[in-house]
Amino acid sequence: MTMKIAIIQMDIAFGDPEANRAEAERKVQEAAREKVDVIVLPELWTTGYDLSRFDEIAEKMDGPTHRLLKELCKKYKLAILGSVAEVQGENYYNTLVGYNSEGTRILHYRKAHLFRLMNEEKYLESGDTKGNFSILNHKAAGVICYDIRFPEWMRTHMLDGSKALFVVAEWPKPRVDHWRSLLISRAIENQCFVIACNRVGSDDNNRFGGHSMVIDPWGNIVAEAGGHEEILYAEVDLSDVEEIREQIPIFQDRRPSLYE
Ligand SMILES: O=C(O)CCC(=O)C(=O)O
Repeated sequence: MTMKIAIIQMDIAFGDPEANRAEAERKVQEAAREKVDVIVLPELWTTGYDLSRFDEIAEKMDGPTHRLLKELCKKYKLAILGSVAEVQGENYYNTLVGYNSEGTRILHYRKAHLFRLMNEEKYLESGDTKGNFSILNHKAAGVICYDIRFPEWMRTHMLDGSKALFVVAEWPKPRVDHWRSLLISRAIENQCFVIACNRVGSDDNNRFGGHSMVIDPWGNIVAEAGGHEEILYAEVDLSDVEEIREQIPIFQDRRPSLYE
């Protein structure tokens, strides 16, 4: 029941999807040599925060990035998750997608909480559906960056028995302490694995903090990256979740009627 994960903590060329796709393809090839089951790429890994050019660089759900992801998943027999710039009609979204080892899309989640500090709300529409999905026959959920500051949103994802929370981010370096504490808290309070990929490098306005992490349902750090480019590997046993949920049965003990 173990799942072998590779988190690709990469720098992102601003507004240059072709360069980012080429770099990600090289890194996926490298990670695939380690026989991983799942690869996680950062938030907006094809474009960075070049929001004012989304009319040129955002893609439909059958665009070149999606075709590449499907091809890589099938070629290396693994799943890949990561968020990309999506256009649908006249609207733009920050969308977390996942494909399985057959190249089938398993996840389509539009960032629900747009981050004003980076002007997301000026350019993007927010999503309003959850990021629950199934990976290797396990229930899981995927969310994007700022979403982790909303524990009530994370909790709604965990009520179906999900065992892992995937997070993709472009989290700035000055608040990397928040990133670490929030991720650990989300793991403890939901008794789930947290698998979180942040980018590194910088754009004109921000430096990004790295520290991608894998955290177990007890809140222990299984693996943590530093502040530079790297591929972080970890192997987790999702059945650990059941043991901890039996030991301290928070999902049975919740009293939702008090929380409204
Ligand atoms: O909440 C934060 O401090 C960072 C959030 C963020 O950078 C984002 O959502 O893109």
